Amino acid sequence: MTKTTGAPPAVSFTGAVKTYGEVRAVDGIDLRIARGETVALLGRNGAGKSTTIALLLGLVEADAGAVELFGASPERSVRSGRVGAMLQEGRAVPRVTVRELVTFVAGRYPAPLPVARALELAGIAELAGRRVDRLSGGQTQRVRFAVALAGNPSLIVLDEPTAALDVEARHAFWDSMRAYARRGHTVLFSTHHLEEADAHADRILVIDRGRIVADGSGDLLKRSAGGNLVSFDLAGRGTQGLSLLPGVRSVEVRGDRALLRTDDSDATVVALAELGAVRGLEVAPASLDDAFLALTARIPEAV
Ligand SMILES: Nc1ncnc2c1ncn2[C@@H]1O[C@H](COP(=O)(O)OP(=O)(O)OP(=O)(O)O)[C@@H](O)[C@H]1O
Repeated sequence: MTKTTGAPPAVSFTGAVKTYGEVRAVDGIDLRIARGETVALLGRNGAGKSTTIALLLGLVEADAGAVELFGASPERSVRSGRVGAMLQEGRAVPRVTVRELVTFVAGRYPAPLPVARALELAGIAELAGRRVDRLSGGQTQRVRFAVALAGNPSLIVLDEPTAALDVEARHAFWDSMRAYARRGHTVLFSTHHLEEADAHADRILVIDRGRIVADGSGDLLKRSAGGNLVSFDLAGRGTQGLSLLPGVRSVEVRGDRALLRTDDSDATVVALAELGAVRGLEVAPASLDDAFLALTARIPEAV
């Protein structure tokens, strides 16, 4: 939920750019994330999600523009304990128990969570006495979540947090994440999974080629990018003229059915009825998948 306060936002990007040689990994991002929001960063492989997160945490420096967390530089906010992160690449795993590791990390923050609470939130209370270097990939990922929570940070940043988790662990993870967000904390997570972004974020940022190409709720993205899908049996008739019907943006044929993507399904259906093309007619809302594909479609460069 968005909170309106006079305080600076949790996250602020102003014209941020990060290039690696020829690649503009982040290509001019402007972004404000209010305190208390849960935001998903959604994009294909190589879209720029991890680089955005690296800029946000001060792990890499912007070539142009500015990034601030809580009105201060990322380094300062991270150092003051306001930020916790769970990144993709694991560091060398220490030969200590889960409890020892989380206790060590918590001890470096000014106002940490009780260690038992951090373990419980990450769903690993029963692993507390186990050695960190002898855990499965999914268990290790949950330990990293506990490490990110340990300092009770105001902002938690999670880069593809559910990548190695099975279905049950995934559900448990999202329950924990939501419990953390309900306490008024700000959460930013990256994902390839549209359904996770839709289910667990207040707001979805779609990133493509280093730019934010959409910003809103899952419903808003579905409406703005996808519209509705109207389909019917062609029953031997051709598709000529269908793309000219009111509202229609595109026409696709699958088997013997025509699929019309439309911004105005009522007008499209009326026009189809006038043509007598109503056999097996169905109207369905575009899915977030459709919206995502439409937003990140590779459009050939104009020459
Ligand atoms: N250290 C680096 N050196 C050179 N190029 C890089 C580096 N890090 C990222 N890139 C490039 O920048 C672009 C964005 O990469 P980034 O890792 O931010 O994408 P991503 O959305 O996180 O991808 P994925 O979903 O695959 O993790 C890619 O083209 C990538 O190859």
